[in-house]
Amino acid sequence: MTHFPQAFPATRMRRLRQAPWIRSLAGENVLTPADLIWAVFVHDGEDRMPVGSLPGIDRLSVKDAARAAIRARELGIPAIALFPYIGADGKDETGSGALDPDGLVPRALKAMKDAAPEVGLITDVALDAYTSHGHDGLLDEDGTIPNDATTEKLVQQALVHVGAGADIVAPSDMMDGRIGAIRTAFEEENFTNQMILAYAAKYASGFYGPYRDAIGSATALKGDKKTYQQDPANSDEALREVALDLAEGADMVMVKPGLPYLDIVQRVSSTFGVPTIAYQVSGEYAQIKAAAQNGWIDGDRVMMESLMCFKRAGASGVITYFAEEAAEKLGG
Ligand SMILES: NCC(=O)CCC(=O)O
Ligand SMILES: [Mg+2]
Repeated sequence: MTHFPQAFPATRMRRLRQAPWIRSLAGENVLTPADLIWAVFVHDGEDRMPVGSLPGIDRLSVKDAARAAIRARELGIPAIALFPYIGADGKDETGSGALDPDGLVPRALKAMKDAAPEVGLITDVALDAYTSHGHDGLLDEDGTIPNDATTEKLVQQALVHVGAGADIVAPSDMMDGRIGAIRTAFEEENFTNQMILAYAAKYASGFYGPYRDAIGSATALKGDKKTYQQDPANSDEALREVALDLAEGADMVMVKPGLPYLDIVQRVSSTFGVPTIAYQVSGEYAQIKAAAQNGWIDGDRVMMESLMCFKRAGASGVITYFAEEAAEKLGG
């Protein structure tokens, strides 16, 4: 409830800001490592492979991904979201690599679960890392992304992930009806405890640029994703998307990108009261890093501020490339 205070000088707002102890006592939100989901890239090589447009972020080998899981446990980061880099020779028209039970993601999941079973593992369900055209779904000759045929592939991909140990699948493709299709398949196959984090409100955003570099789909992508991702001009549409995904069986929902879409995070969390995750996407990370590298902003400070803003907006967690760095700062 909002209180309307008496006028100055009975009320001096600065009283509550005068010293650290009272600021922390009167503070409304806290950020802890438990709010963070660490976005990790894996690749099929031995060495760390830097992502040029994401300073400080490397694609990790399967072994290093297992070490990252141990690191997450040490830092108190509850979960890792895994994203594969698939080279051009691993991509094809239908993204068949996404369905390989011995593929990179299943192998990484097993290694990470063995190393740190206490850490939640979240996978990205979409075909974009695996398709030669870079779309999240199949691509018909006329240039359309067929919804229902794509959904069938996504269901198989999700089953491969939970079969290999994923705790949460996160469909990021924005096909209609895929949450219900995945939930039905999970029930049929007895994956009743496996969770679905729906990328419910995912916008067709320019902020994904560095991510497409990182997963090797930047040069591959033909056209844009505007026929399945949302228009940045829309807000009510996000609520409809979230309502549908929840009705179909999503346990949690995601809003993506993050900071430019905090109004959506706020609307979704206050309207539905379900765990709402915000994704601080690659372009947001890159902006902060680049400005910090130029000495134009204090990088650490802006990192922490940006993460706190998600909490203020009502997010229960944030997927972020800053997770390790921020958790270290938070004393995790
Ligand atoms: N499906 C995951 C993403 O698209 C990530 C986008 C980003 O970090 O820019
Ligand atoms: Mg939808």
